[in-house]
Amino acid sequence: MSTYTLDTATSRATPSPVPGKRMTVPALKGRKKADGDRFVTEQPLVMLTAYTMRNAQLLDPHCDLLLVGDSLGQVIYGLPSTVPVTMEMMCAHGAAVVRGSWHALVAVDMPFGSYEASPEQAFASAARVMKETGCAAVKLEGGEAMAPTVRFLTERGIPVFAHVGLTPQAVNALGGYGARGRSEAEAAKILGDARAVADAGAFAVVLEGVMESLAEEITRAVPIPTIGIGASPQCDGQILVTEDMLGLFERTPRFVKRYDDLAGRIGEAVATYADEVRTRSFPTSDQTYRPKA
Ligand SMILES: Nc1nc(=O)c2c([nH]1)NC[C@@H]1CN(c3ccc(C(=O)N[C@@H](CCC(=O)O)C(=O)O)cc3)CN21
Ligand SMILES: CC(C)C(=O)C(=O)O
Ligand SMILES: [Mg+2]
Repeated sequence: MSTYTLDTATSRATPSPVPGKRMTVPALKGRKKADGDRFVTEQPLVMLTAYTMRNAQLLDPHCDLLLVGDSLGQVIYGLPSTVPVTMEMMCAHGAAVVRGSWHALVAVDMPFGSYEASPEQAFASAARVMKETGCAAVKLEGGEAMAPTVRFLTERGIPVFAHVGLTPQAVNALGGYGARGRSEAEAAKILGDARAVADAGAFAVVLEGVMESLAEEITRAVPIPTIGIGASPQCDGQILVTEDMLGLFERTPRFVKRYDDLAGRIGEAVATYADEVRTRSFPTSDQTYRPKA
């Protein structure tokens, strides 16, 4: 049956074009196995960001996970950092992405200020995100300091994706977006952060902007998948901001590989349209309503 109603946040705009079930949190956990003194994943996990229904539709068949990242602050709203991003933004874009996906596990970033004050504040915010979007999990930044919150949420039915290393919501405290874990003391701190959130029940962890040796150490140490961004091939999976890898966002960090130049291609298409309008070569009779002959 391809009939549907649009009466809830989670109903789909279109039926699934791809067979197979949606990735679940338990299935994801099962991807990593104990092997002697380390943990291993057979095949790397594929993750990208999505902020809109249409992008979710295009990415979903190829991805294990989709993240509605608070990077939408910079990428969609032109804000200077992720700090000003609101719950309203995350809920609206989260619901759109869930409507455009069938296969991937959708996680939504908790925005700065919505979870740090207490486990109770985090639960209220995370429950709202899950109710309003239909997502499978929430993601929050922080290590040891957030571990009690991670436990509080997971014990109450909210799967938590953790995020350690370079945590962009702390840009004002970190003083920039430089790679983390360069000193031994900082590397030890980040390893402790990853262990703490894994012990507290997080089902996966983003490692952002860390040295390869540290990413390898964490990936071997924790029983949950590590998803890297600027964190080397040693991770159990990779994530990039979709607009970065498609060449749609002007300023990109060193860890981005550009797989296309969509900004260039959009510029060419729009320049052609502008030229055709100005020379009256668009629209032609094909695009014009006229009485039938
Ligand atoms: N479009 C986009 N892509 C991202 O990867 C991203 C966002 N936005 N917004 C949220 C955070 C912020 N991130 C960032 C932002 C900037 C750098 C950056 O400029 N890195 C420089 C080094 C900076 C330094 O050493 O101080 C680089 O060249 O890698 C890195 C990560 C990652 N996230
Ligand atoms: C870069 C990823 C991990 C993220 O948190 C985001 O897109 O907001
Ligand atoms: Mg984020």
